Parts: sequence; C-alpha cells; structure tokens
Amino acid sequence: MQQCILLVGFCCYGLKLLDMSILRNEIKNNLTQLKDEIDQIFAGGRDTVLSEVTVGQVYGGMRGLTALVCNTSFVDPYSGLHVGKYTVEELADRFPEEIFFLLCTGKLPGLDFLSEFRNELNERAGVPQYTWDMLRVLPEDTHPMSMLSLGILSMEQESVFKKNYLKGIAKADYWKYTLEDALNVIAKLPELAAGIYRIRFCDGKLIERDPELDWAANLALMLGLPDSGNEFANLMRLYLVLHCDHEGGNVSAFTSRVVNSALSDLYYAISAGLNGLAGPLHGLANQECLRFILAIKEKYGDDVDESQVKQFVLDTLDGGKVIPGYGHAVLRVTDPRFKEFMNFGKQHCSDDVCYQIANKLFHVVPDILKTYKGGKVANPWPNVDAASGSLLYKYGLNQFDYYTVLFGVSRVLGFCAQNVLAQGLGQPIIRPKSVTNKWVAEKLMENKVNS
Ligand SMILES: CC(=O)SCCNC(=O)CCNC(=O)[C@H](O)C(C)(C)COP(=O)(O)OP(=O)(O)OC[C@H]1O[C@@H](n2cnc3c(N)ncnc32)[C@H](O)[C@@H]1OP(=O)(O)O
Ligand SMILES: O=C([O-])CC(=O)C(=O)O
Repeated sequence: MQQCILLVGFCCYGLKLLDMSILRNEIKNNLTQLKDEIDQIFAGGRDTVLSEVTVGQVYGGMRGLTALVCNTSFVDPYSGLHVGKYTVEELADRFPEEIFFLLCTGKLPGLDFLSEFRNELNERAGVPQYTWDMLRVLPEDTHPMSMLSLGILSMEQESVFKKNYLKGIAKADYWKYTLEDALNVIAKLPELAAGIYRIRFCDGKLIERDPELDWAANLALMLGLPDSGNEFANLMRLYLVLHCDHEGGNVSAFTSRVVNSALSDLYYAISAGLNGLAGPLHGLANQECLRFILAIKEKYGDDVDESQVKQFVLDTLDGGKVIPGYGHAVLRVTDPRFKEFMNFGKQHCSDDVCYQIANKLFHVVPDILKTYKGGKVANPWPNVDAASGSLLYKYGLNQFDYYTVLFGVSRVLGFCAQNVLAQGLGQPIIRPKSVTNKWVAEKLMENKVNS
C-alpha cells in the first residue's frame, strides 16, 4: 500500500504544485501591486521618453542607457545595492533565504518563514544521480563554473514549467510553475555546489546535508573544509546575502532574463546566466582578485608595504591589464558590499596576510586609478569582488577557481526572483533592434542635413 502511495506521488511529481503558501501569497500580492503601478505609469504616459541613446552608448555596451525595468533590486551609483527598501548594511545580518523572499515579494518575511522554507527545501533537495555521474566523467581540469552550469542544465528535463507548458497552461500561471522550478533549483544548489568542490578538489566523496541546518550552513557543512566551524558558516551566510542580485542590467541577470523571456525554462536561463557570471570582467573577478593578492604576497613576502603594492598595481596597469575588484559599470563609490566584507575581515581575520594585502590595495588603488590615463576609469573604487577571496582563503578554501561557484549559488536567487516576477507580469520576449554601421552613418548624415 505504502509503495502504491509512493508511486502515485512519484507519477505526479513535477506536475503538482507543492504548498509554499506564505511565499506564494506574498508574491501574488507583490504582483498585484506591481501591475497596479504599471497601469498607473502607462496611464500617465506610455509614450514618455525615459532615456535617449547616443551613438557612443550603442557602440559602448549600452552603458548608462535606461532600457530595462527590474523590481527585485536597484543599484544607486552612490549608495549601492537596495533590495526592496533595504540597503546592504540593513541586510547583512539576514539569512539568504530571507533575501530570496525579499527579492520576490519586496518584503522581509515573518518569523515562521525560515522554518517553512527549510522544510520545503528539505522536501525538494537531492541532486539526481545522473548529474553526479555526468560531473564525474568531465575532464579533471574542467572549470568549476562549467561544472555548475552543466550541473543545472543536466536537470533541465525535470522542469515543472516545461512539463506543464507542454500540457497547456494559461499565461497568467507561468510564474507559479517558474517558482516551482526556482524552489527545486534553490533546494539542490548547496548540494550541487559543494559536490562540485568535493569532486573537483577533494577525494570525490560527497558529504550529506543536514536537514536541520539553514541553506548557507548546509553549504559550509557539505564543502567539508577541515576545522571551518561556525565562523565559516557565518561568512557563507554573509557571502550568499551580499551576492544575491544587482538589478537587471548586469551580464548574468540580463542573460538569464533574456533566455527566460523566450520561455526557455529556468534551468536553461540559470545555466546561461552562470555562463555570463563566469567571465573575468564579471563574477570571475573574485578569483582573479585573490590570484592578484597572492601574486603580491609571492613577490614581496608577508610584510609587503604600501609602496610595493603601489608598484605592483602600476606594473599591472602598464602591462595593459585591469586591476581586478576595482571599477564598476554603475557604482561610483566604494561598494557597500566590499565594506561589509572588510568589516567581517576586521573582526575575524585582521591578522591574516591576504586580508591585510586587500586592505593595502584599498589604500592605494583608488588614487592610482583616479588619474590613470587621464582618469579614463569611471569608478576607481573597489567592488564586491575585491575582498571576498581573501576571507574564503583564510578559512581554508584555497582553490580559488572555485570562488565564482559560491557567487553563482547566491546570484541564482536573483535570477529566480527576476524571472518569476517577469513571468508574473506577463513580460514579453526581449528583442531590441540592432543596426549596421551603414545605418548609423546614414543617420548621422540625415541629422547633419536636417540641422
Ligand atoms: C560582480 C561584478 O561584476 S563587479 C565587476 C568585477 N570586475 C572587475 O573587477 C574587473 C575590473 N574592472 C573592470 O574591468 C571594469 O571596471 C568593469 C568591467 C567592472 C566595468 O567596465 P566599464 O563600465 O566599461 O568601466 P569604465 O567605463 O570605467 O571603463 C573605461 C576604461 O577604464 C578601464 N578600466 C575600468 N576598470 C579598470 C580597472 N579596474 N583597472 C584598469 N582599467 C580599468 C576599462 O578597461 C576601460 O578601458 P578602455 O577604454 O581602454 O577600454
Ligand atoms: O552590476 C554589475 O554590473 C555587476 C554585478 O553584477 C555586481 O556588481 O554584483
């Protein structure tokens, strides 16, 4: 009899919606409010011009072009990331699970949420065996980000959205099935990410999750670092909170949204977003930062002074390379997320050489970048990646090829929330217009004639 019930449960798996009532109701409320706001905006002037686009912007990565709406989070150039109405400082002590709720609903959850969410994730956890089998046969030097992206993609046929879309569902319900996929992926992510670490850098033996632990503590546990302890779990919580989202235009979030806008399910969209995060100008900068710090340590030893650090930075720039962890497409101040990491370091790692070098870099790099090549660098200040690696290193996570995987685990929260809300708002496929050089040149001529 029990087997029968199990079988029925199994057959329905992927087609029924599990109960996640608090989150689901609050997303519904958020969508209602967002829809009302959009109706009012449209009533107030659908044809109002928000932003003009220059030739420079079209050829320059669309920098500064206001062309997207994203309601999960907002980045102010001078005060940094805001999730809902909260600043980074206000969220640093929260759990990543609460941040996911906030991204999706615009509100922080009540006291009951964490335990309901943990139960829900426990039900949905468990990476399929075929994913482990696939990861284990990849070449030994496969980058951990490729493994993460492939790991997610390998589970694509589990998509609840896809199964139901094929059966025929109403557009108004797309978000509910997208949320199902989001919860399934989020539940499996710590296990997948930690498993990638164990397969790629350790003996390949996986460590079981503990159903009593929160998301970040479970990740810390399953990595299996010797003597990492509670402090490392706290660093993981902070890390997974600080990297969660950065509005809609960053490479990875935008990629994920574009892919999902074609109704490719979340597995495709997350995998695609992670592929963008794996670039050194974006998420991979955090592994590059630690490589940079270790190169300074290697060259000058543990007692490196600021003038030596300065020389190393100048040599790097003269070699035509960027200083990883500095600069940003939107921010124009020291990233508040960097400050939070530095605060953590000050409290727990102040005697660590890598943390100290990260601090020395902070003292010298901005002044150098401010005047470098006539001040061409728009933002000379550190971004989120400048300090995180030195903290991970201190706790024994010394395989820095792995660092962007942790960034990815956190950023998936943002991909999921952005796509759930976009589906709930019925947003259309994203397809801006491109033109040729010839078209632009003709436009310039036309403007000259008319002026
Ligand atoms: C999670 C994140 O994605 S945060 C960013 C992580 N990336 C890094 O830390 C890598 C180092 N930083 C950079 O490469 C850039 O600052 C980016 C990619 C973050 C932003 O790029 P942009 O918005 O184009 O920056 P910006 O307008 O300042 O670029 C102007 C010039 O300054 C250069 N520049 C920008 N930042 C730096 C830097 N840290 N070191 C040296 N040169 C820099 C650019 O390469 C560009 O040079 P070019 O005109 O010869 O092509
Ligand atoms: O916003 C960006 O362009 C880069 C990013 O994702 C971040 O800083 O977290």
